[in-house]
Amino acid sequence: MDTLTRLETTIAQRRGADPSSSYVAQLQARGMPVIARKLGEEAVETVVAALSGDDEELVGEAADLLFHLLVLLGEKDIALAQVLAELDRREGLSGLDEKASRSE
Ligand SMILES: N=c1c2ncn([C@@H]3O[C@H](COP(=O)(O)OP(=O)(O)OP(=O)(O)O)[C@@H](O)[C@H]3O)c2ncn1[C@@H]1O[C@H](COP(=O)(O)O)[C@@H](O)[C@H]1O
Repeated sequence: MDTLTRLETTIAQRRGADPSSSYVAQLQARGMPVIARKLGEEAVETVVAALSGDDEELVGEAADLLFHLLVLLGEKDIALAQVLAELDRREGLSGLDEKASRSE
C-alpha cells in the first residue's frame, strides 16, 4: 500500500475517535468549515514556502497540504482513488482535448 493510501485509511479509522488524543479526530469533530479553512491555510503556506526558496520548508508544507487534502476528501466521502482516476483520465487526453475537458 502506498503512503497516501495508508494515510487515507488512518484518517477514515479516526472517525469517532477521541478528539483529545487525535488531531484528525479533532478536525473531523470541528467539521468541514474548519477543515476547508485549514486546507486553505496550508495551500497559502505552501505558496509562501515555494516563493521563499527554502526547499526543506516547502517539503514540509507540501506534506501538510496533502495530509489536509486527504482529511477534506475523507470528510466528503471522496476516495483518493477517485481523484487518481481523474488524473489518469486526463493523462489519456491529448493537449487541446484535455483543456476542453478540464473546463467542462
Ligand atoms: N500527516 C499528518 C500530519 N501532518 C500535519 N499534521 C498536523 O497538522 C497540523 C498543522 O497545522 P499547522 O502547521 O498550522 O500547526 P498548528 O498551528 O499546530 O495547527 P493548528 O493549531 O492551527 O490546527 C499540526 O498540528 C500537525 O501535527 C498531521 N497530523 C497527523 N498526520 C498523520 O495522521 C495520522 C493520524 O494522526 P492523529 O489523528 O493525530 O492520530 C498520523 O499518524 C500521521 O500519519
